[in-house]
Amino acid sequence: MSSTEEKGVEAIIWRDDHLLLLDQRALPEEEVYLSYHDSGAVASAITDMVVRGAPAIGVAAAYGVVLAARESFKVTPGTWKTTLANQIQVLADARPTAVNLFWALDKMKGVIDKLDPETPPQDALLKIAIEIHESDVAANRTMGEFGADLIAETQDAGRSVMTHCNTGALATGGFGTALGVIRTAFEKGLIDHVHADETRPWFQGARLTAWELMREGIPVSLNVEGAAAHIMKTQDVSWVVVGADRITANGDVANKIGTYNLAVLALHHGVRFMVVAPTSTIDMSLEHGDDIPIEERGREEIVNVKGHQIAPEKVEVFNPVFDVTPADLIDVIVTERGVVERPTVEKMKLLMSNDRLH
Ligand SMILES: CSC[C@@H](O)[C@@H](O)C(=O)COP(=O)(O)O
Repeated sequence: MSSTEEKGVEAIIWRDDHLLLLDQRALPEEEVYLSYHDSGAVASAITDMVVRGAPAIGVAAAYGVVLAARESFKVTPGTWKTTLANQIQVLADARPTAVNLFWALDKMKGVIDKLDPETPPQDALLKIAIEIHESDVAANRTMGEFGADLIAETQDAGRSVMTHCNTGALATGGFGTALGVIRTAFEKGLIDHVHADETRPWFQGARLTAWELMREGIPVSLNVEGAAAHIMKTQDVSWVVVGADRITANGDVANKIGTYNLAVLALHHGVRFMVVAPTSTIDMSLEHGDDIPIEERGREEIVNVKGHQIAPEKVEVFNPVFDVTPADLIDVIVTERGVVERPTVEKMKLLMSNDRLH
């Protein structure tokens, strides 16, 4: 198998001296890679959703720091660390909710602090960015196995799973978080169908998840979000499997708007609820989910569909793009370090203090 087949489609590629991002706004109609030579443009690509998904924006930002460092050293050789700090702040301001962005930037900053100011920083920083990228793929593979083991334990519950938004190769360094579990479970013959929420307003489920699963040959049916309760009641759904953008110390989970709805519905219907996220998504500095900054995006995302206005022009719009699922609605959080059943502060602390919990 080639590495692309193993990881799935490649959303983020470092080639020679620049970054390539698959323009996720154009999928599935067009597969276009855009080239990035400066970090300001990478920050805009994150804000504008060229690249999206919590781990993917962390990886893209790490490469953005490499571009920024090269430029800072060239333009302001005596004070490049100060110039670079400002550019890193622009990357940090790109989106507020996914903590992987700040996690990756902090890792890069830790290395920058130790670099000799007289030596060009690019090579050392590229090495770390590649490590961040590759370790995300490795984490996803491990989580795939852990999550599939859990699905294997509940075989009697049903042969299909439901997912939300896009958590696949596109949303990560490669392979996927929740979609990585789904891929692994399908490979092992544990599930035979995926219900994918369309995920308004960006349609990550319709445009990206359906596309990724169909490329993999995994049977998928697309549904509107409003169909979730009906599907849980009438189809043999064993698990809802979703990703996360930030998990707080008590196990509350911020993820794409609509995830909380699914957790409430899952409890009512006796469907299990699994969150799959690398430990780079866990923010132990926040006690609970109320502390997570929830991104709100523009009204045009709801009022227009593909440039076509579907609501009264002056209608008031509220467009939060993430919600917080309380820990007590979550059966299990799957990470590369192990699984946490029925998350609590104590269990999350134990997870983060151990290399491996399983
Ligand atoms: C591995 S991805 C987990 C989350 O990042 C994903 O579910 C999600 O909410 C993505 O939101 P997006 O707004 O598309 O960046």
